[in-house]
Amino acid sequence: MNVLLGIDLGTTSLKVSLYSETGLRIGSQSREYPIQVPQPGFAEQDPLDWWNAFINCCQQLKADYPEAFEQIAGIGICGQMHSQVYLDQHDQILRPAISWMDQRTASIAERYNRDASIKDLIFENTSNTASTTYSAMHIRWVKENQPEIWEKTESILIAKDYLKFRLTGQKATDYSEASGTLLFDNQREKWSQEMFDLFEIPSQLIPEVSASDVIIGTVSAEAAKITGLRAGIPVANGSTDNSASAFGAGMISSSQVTLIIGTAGVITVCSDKPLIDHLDRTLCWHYCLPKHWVTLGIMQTAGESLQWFKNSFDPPDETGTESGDIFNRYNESIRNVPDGSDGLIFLPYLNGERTPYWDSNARGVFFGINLKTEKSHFIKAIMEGVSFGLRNNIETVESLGIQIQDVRAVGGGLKSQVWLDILGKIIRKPITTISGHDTANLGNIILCGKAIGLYTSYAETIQQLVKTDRTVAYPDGSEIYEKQYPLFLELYQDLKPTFKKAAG
Ligand SMILES: Nc1ncnc2c1ncn2[C@@H]1O[C@H](COP(=O)(O)OP(=O)(O)O)[C@@H](O)[C@H]1O
Ligand SMILES: O=C(CO)[C@@H](O)[C@H](O)COP(=O)(O)O
Repeated sequence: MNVLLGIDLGTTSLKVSLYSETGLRIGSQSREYPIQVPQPGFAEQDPLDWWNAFINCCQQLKADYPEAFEQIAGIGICGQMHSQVYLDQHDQILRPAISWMDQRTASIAERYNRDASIKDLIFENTSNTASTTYSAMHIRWVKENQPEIWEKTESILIAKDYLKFRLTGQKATDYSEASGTLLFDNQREKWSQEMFDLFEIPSQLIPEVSASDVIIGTVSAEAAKITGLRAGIPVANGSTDNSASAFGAGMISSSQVTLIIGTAGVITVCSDKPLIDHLDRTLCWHYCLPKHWVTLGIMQTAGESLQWFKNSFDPPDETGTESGDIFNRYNESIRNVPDGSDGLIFLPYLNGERTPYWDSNARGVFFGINLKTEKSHFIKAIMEGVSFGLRNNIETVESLGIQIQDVRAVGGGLKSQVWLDILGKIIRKPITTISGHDTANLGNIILCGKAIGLYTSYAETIQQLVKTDRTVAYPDGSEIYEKQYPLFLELYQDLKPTFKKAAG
């Protein structure tokens, strides 16, 4: 039996899973790592935390499943987008990776957007507009603010590409990942020299780009010694985490839709041509399949809002209570809180918001705290606020003429049946979850299996390997949410100038 290894380098944790070629998950390990916030609005991670998390996961999987571990025939990988690693001439890390969450580049992005002709040039080349999300903005920040680092920078790798490099010694990226840099011509599937010139970033700092389902190298002897993997195992190029998650949920053709509640919140629609939003509200990126694109709405802090609440009010203690146990306790605690949380409304903008607002100044708000409000109300209001934000994004995507009939939903937040019900009532579209939850790694191993010749047809493989789980359908929604949703939208519009003023 062939065994495949999937690696999902998420924002909050790394998940590594062993799968049989028939899609059966043999075993899985995950390790959390921190996001450092050296200043409000900044967000960084230590790339060595990712690598060490990977080593730990591998060692544990090898100890738990020695036979399967020996039979690994290929490695598939995906990861958080945009976050970039700076390497010197000896491939040593020069500074912490700047995370996709980081908001320090608002004024840089604004500078490029101010001049309409430059804004148009960026849009023509990349199908997108400069914002704090994109690696090119972060790279500019390093160039402008840390000349001592910039001078020594010989290469820049996105998060999962750094892990691939540690595994194989090869520097490579894929089309979906390249979309998140603002240096990539999405429509023509190649780097854009015009963008490198505009941002004054030497193109040789960035690796070659190719499809997700090609082999870019094999596990080196050095990596084998550290991880316990066999030297010579082929490693696939891989894709972004939202691509792999959607792919592992079965999204392979035009107009299929996936919703993700991970750290970020995502609504992604597949198409066989780029669907561009000239009003700049949604994103258009390459998908993990050749000649396929995605139109996305992305919330900055979806699952992260609940994670923030947990970290702030139920921090890890000496008893070793796992995050999962605390989330399960939360799910239990809100069962008796009425829909609408007795008037409490949460704006989930803890770190600004991306689509459809592109507002780095926006911040989290609890509106309507009253004498009835208890801790459980805050928890439910967070789930409701995130769901309202996703509805806002769905409606924005639909305003481009895309009809969304139903969605497949994945990501850590959908482990919660109560959150799934809330989401169903708020978006009023049928939602189906996928069995096993770990769709990013399922997507990874399918792409990798294709790259090593194990699978020939994606359609057949998806049909055999992807199994749906629960479905909720609340076509009429609920009266209270229909009343609260316009208030949710109005609160942001009312507070927008105040957010700006507060940011100075
Ligand atoms: N049992 C649970 N109940 C409710 N929410 C959960 C549960 N487990 C995880 N989550 C949510 O999922 C988020 C993590 O999702 P995940 O897809 O693992 O994120 P990432 O890939 O970005 O690291 C957490 O921040 C939390 O909001
Ligand atoms: O924000 C985006 C893309 O812009 C996400 O795709 C990130 O890559 C983070 O993913 P998760 O950690 O939330 O899974």
